[in-house]
Amino acid sequence: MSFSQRLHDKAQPIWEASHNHPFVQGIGDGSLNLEKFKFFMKQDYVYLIDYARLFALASMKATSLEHMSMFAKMLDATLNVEMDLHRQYAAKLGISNGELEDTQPAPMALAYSSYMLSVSERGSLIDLVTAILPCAWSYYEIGKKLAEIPGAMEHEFYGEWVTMYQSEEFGEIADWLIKLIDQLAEGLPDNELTRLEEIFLHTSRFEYMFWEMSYNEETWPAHVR
Ligand SMILES: Cc1ncc(CO)c(N)n1
Repeated sequence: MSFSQRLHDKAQPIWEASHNHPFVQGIGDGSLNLEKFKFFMKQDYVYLIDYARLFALASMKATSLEHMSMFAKMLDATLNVEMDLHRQYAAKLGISNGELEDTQPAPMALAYSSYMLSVSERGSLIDLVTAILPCAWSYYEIGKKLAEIPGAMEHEFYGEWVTMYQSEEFGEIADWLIKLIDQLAEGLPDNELTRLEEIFLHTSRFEYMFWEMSYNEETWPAHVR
């Protein structure tokens, strides 16, 4: 079994919980309260700023020009394609780019980004790839599953979100990271693979908590904001 398959199997119950989360199901069937989606898009925007930084760090840690260049492409795709979707949604909702950028990260969003940055700054390239893989891979899986729901991609508001994350372009990022992690894991001892597995499970759990945070619009208590 490949290391990526081992990771996927181990994290499956967590990913299943994310897919079945009412926030995700609400995007698929169009029933999600728009205020919750607005909260999510603002939090996700600031999350993506740090996520993009991780691709820049990955390019720095990469040892081949081919990998450096691929991470640079992912940096560009995150900053100028994926975040553009957020800016378009925000504009429709009367939220300016400045407001998006000034969003105060909610506790769980800050914890997730800080965990990924900490693991990635301290570790090697495979630590970083392991930490960021659930982000791209689970969203691609969720996008493809939601796209199977009749009308999900045509929904007047959530259709663009589903269309984006089920797209081949988005899936190429996940597919390339999956191939890379299997390359980087070649020959590593099992105790090292088990250590990396825990990182993958942590960011898979954070993915679930990001849906939970968005559904409950969790922010800092008013008196400590
Ligand atoms: C929280 C989160 N996870 C994954 C993705 C996919 O890029 C995203 N946009 N936001």
